[in-house]
Amino acid sequence: MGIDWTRITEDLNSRGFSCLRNLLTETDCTDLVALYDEEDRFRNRVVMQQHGYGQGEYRYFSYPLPDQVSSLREQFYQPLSVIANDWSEKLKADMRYPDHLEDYTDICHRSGQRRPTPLLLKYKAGDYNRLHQDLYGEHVFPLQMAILLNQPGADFTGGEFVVTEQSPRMQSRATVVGLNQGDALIFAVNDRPRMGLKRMSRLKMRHGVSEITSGNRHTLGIIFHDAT
Ligand SMILES: O=C(O)CCC(=O)C(=O)O
Ligand SMILES: [Fe+2]
Repeated sequence: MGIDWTRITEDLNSRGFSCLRNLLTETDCTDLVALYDEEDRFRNRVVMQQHGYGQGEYRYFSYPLPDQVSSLREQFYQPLSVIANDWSEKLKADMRYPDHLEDYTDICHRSGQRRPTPLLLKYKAGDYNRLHQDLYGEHVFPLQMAILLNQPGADFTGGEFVVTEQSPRMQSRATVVGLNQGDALIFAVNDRPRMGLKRMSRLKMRHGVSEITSGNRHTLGIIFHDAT
């Protein structure tokens, strides 16, 4: 499938997120949802209300990741590393992201971030995900991806993906992103640069999910840095 990286790059630079329609088929989504109950594929289960993260649960995959998940992580890392390096320069950060995921994973592992971060999330009616950032240590790859695995309206209602950005000295701006089953959203993990009239500023991004009002909602989250 052809992916329009010019458009994605423009979206990410102007808004900090970009939607990729129909990245996965309905069958891909159903297969991924089914993995949730295969306990030995995961290293950890998190019950969100126990940590003040919201309500719902998620599981981090163990290495080796399932094929679908590791191919997505590899496929998207390389083009996103180009944007990551551009942002790093604009934000005057020292980090230079290597071209291949393998090399970036090495960097994470050498500094003690060895645990895989791709995850499946599962929400039922009443569940929600508070605005947050997926930071798991010193090394942060500045972009991540979430893929919606159920169909709004048919499988669940409510449960909208929310992105916020905070400019220096300003209140936050929120955007609700309408996703369908199989759509992927690529978004900034934390800081992103914005070119102003005179100089570059730094916007802080957060993301979350509004309350699911009925049904079940699952997401696949792909984060490129590993965790301590
Ligand atoms: O369930 C969602 O849409 C959000 C998932 C999330 O927070 C993530 O993938 O990091
Ligand atoms: Fe998240």
